[in-house]
Amino acid sequence: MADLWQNAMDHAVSAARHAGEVVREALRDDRKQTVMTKSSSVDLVTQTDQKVEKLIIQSVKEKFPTHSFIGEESVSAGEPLLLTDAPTWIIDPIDGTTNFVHTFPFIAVSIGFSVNKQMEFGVVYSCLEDKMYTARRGRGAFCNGEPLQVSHQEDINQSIIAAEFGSTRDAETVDKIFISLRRVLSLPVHGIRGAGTAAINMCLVASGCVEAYYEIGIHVWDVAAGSLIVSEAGGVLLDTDGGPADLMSRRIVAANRRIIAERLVKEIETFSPIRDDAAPANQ
Ligand SMILES: O=P([O-])([O-])O[C@@H]1[C@@H](O)[C@H](O)[C@@H](O)[C@H](O)[C@@H]1O
Ligand SMILES: [Mg+2]
Ligand SMILES: [Mg+2]
Repeated sequence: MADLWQNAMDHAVSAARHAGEVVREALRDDRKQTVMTKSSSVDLVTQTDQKVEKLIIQSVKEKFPTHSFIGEESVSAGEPLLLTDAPTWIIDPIDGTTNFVHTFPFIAVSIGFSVNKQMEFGVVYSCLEDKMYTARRGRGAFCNGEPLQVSHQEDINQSIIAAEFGSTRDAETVDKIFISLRRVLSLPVHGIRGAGTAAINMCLVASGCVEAYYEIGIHVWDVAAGSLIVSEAGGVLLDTDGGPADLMSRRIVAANRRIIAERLVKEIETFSPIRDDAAPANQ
């Protein structure tokens, strides 16, 4: 059964590539995108997010009619967010919708695939860079076919950390985000960066460009594919509370080394958004 999921992974790669064409075409189109909002006035969605997700799910259903789905925009439209043991495609059609709306050039299509709640493969296509990141459990991580390896750095003071601000703007959450940023920056680290997409941030960890990425408030579709790409590139994943990573907890630390992840955790003012597996529909 060595190649049990290879067909599915090949399909994910071609679906992500096709989705990327649709995204690039939408960016070339002169007509303005209609921008709608979801959980907050800065949590954006466009018709292109919805169109891309439908295209991916439709194409998968034709080839793998028994498989299950967790798709960001389907959940937003009321579909259940349920991770079972079934083969499940976990889809973020556009990771970096705010970037997409503003033409900030980091936009990803993220497709993870889990069986028995374990990630089997992850595909992240950075559409504007034309970089196809892939990982298959136990078989390494790649970018455009070239093997990926995390950074060897073990000193957080010599590191770049990726972080994001998320899309919650209540004062308490914003304060916690800034407390963490201030602590991390003053360690000191060489720098703090953020691509505006969780998936690409994780691929940057896998590529060795940044030592670690952390965020609180992400959803399972933001990190499912990226988590496997990081671990297959030799990295480690933790929850921001220092426990084992849990794709439903909405908290992630992805790092090159355990020592870096654990040092980072000490500086993060962690908090607990409503878990993905406890959230009502239409979040
Ligand atoms: O909504 P979307 O563009 O798919 O995904 C986004 C993430 O990738 C980003 O890193 C995070 O800060 C945002 O809160 C949002 O979740
Ligand atoms: Mg996303
Ligand atoms: Mg998205």
